[in-house]
Amino acid sequence: MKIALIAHDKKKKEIIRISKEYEEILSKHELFGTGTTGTKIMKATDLKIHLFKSGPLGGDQQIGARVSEGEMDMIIFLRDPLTSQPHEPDVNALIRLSDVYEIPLATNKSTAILLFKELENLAKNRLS
Ligand SMILES: O=C(CO)COP(=O)(O)O
Repeated sequence: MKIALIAHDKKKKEIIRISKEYEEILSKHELFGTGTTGTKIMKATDLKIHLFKSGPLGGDQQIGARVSEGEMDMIIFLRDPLTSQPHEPDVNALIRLSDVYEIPLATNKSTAILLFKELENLAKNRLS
């Protein structure tokens, strides 16, 4: 699967923590990320992540374009609901496109973990 990993600044520690925890399953997939999030996860893990631009500089839009082209299967986007973002329209556009194309998108850690567990289940069922 093609999976995008994105987190707002106050959620970066969280996305790094869950990426480490689920590194084994994530390593079996093709990973993408916005610039800063992807770089930080790569520094903290052995995961390889294709980097787009930083979110405020168009990274969310680049991922949205992939969604519209059928080139993204899952998005983990840990949003900070307590801080206003200069690129809020881009954030909303990405979430909207994920709904248009029915791409699973987690906006918080609990949902992200459920999706990662589902990836593990899918991998187990494929082997059995
Ligand atoms: O702002 C973001 C998503 O809207 C994340 O971008 P960065 O990973 O570049 O910080």
